[in-house]
Amino acid sequence: MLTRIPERYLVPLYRVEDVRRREQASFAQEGESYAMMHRAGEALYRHILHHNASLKHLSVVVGGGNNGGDGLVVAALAAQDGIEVTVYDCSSKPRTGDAEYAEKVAFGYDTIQITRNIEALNQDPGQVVVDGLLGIGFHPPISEDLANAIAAINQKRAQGAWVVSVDCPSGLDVETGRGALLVEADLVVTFIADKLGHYLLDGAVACHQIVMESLQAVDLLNRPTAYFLTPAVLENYPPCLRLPNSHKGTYGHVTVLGGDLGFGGAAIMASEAAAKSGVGTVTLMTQSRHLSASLMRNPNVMCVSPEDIGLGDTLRSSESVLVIGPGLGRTEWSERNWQAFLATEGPAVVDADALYWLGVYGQPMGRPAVLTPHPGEAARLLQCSTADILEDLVGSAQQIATRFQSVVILKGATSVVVNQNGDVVILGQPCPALAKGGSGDVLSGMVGACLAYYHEPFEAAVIAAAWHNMAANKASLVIGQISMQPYQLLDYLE
Ligand SMILES: NC(=O)C1=CN([C@@H]2O[C@H](COP(=O)(O)OP(=O)(O)OC[C@H]3O[C@@H](n4cnc5c(N)ncnc54)[C@H](O)[C@@H]3O)[C@@H](O)[C@H]2O)[C@H](O)CC1
Ligand SMILES: [K+]
Repeated sequence: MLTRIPERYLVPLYRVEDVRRREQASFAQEGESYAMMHRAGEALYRHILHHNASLKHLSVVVGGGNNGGDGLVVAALAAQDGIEVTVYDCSSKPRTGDAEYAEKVAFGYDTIQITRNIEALNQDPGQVVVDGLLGIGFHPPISEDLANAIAAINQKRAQGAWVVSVDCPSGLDVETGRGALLVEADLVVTFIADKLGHYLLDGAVACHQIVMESLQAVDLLNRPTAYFLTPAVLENYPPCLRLPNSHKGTYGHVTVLGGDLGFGGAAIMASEAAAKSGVGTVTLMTQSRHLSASLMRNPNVMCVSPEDIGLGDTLRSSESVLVIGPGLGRTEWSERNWQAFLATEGPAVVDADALYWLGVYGQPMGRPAVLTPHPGEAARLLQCSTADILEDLVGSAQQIATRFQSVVILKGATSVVVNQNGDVVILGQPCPALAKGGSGDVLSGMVGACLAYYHEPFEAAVIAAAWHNMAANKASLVIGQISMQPYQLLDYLE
């Protein structure tokens, strides 16, 4: 999948149906199912004690399903150790199966306080809350009483409590990563396998830390739906790794084509991003009236207008990477440049309004390429709504990759990078400082530089997108989430 990045840096992620299949296979092999629930409770309790060595009081909020069953096992284990436990029972109907058995065990301890009044959580002396309301059996939309319980847990956390979620933050749709109202979890102890939704959209924001406990589940060796890239790997893979005995030719050439009237900054930022990512040489092709601004800002970037020199003449070799789109616009000038692009060969990064023209012209890329849509641009490429894209980020990115025969970076709080072979890498930590115009322009230039250096589009896309996110998170810590400008992340690439 990735040729340079070792697999140990990749966390395998699965869909709910795969987790359920492994769960069922394990029950069949073991001849019973409660043992696994008990192991889930034990694992949770171990993590709770690890983070709270002098635990005196535990608040356990439980729903009516097996997620609540896991929570009840924890309640019983804590009671056994003499810890004061209050169980907030939010079930709406009698428990069945393993959860019913866990209830019988837990409620057998007369030291466990049981209440159905979730409003009382506020006054609870405990500062550690177990969120066992909803797990992988949750199907949105959420009922009003469970929404109240989630709000109560979040309020308790806002007052300083430490919250551990059983399997997933309640209210999270672990398939899509969406959650209209969900628990914010200091720690998520997830079972059997890591789920996709923990790393996407609202899930990526709500899960502050995740640990996986496999519970000795049978491994059916099914292919993970995706992998999450841990940022530590990036130390070894900078955008363009500097080699002692090297020259500018070692690092390749990038041409950025864009910057129609009114959008000059986008193409200037993309070219600056390519240059600061360490590529050997950069050319900017933009509207003539933007040339002096670029020369003033980045004299190391060669610049020219496409009216003066043809695109084919600036792409100095087939190794040259063309980044098309930042500020390209949708005018006659823009379309002329899109057509000039189609007449060239060689690796390309297609971003912003070039994705609009790609949708209009509609043909597969026919060259090594990376497309960098945000969900709105992805929706236009697939002729669906943005809501459809958010319902299935991985599937949507894969559809675009297949239709246009290219690598795709579907951008978001975390980004989904896919290739035509079905490989999927999710990466990044949410960085609200990037929710500004210009972030995408910077990314496209970085992808161009990485493509020029690493050559392989999937690897280049993963490395560029991961560095873009990591550098932005570093920069925003120093500069601030509000005032940080996207191009400032370029000073944090090493
Ligand atoms: N041995 C085992 O069974 C193990 C289970 N594990 C844990 O089980 C959950 C999955 O359990 P399941 O019973 O299938 O579902 P949940 O508890 O997540 O939810 C079902 C529960 O929630 C109610 N519900 C569903 N949607 C809504 C909604 N929109 N609004 C309100 N209520 C809703 C539904 O009616 C049920 O009462 C898994 O996550 C693990 O935590 C472990 O894997 C160990 C082995
Ligand atoms: K939960």
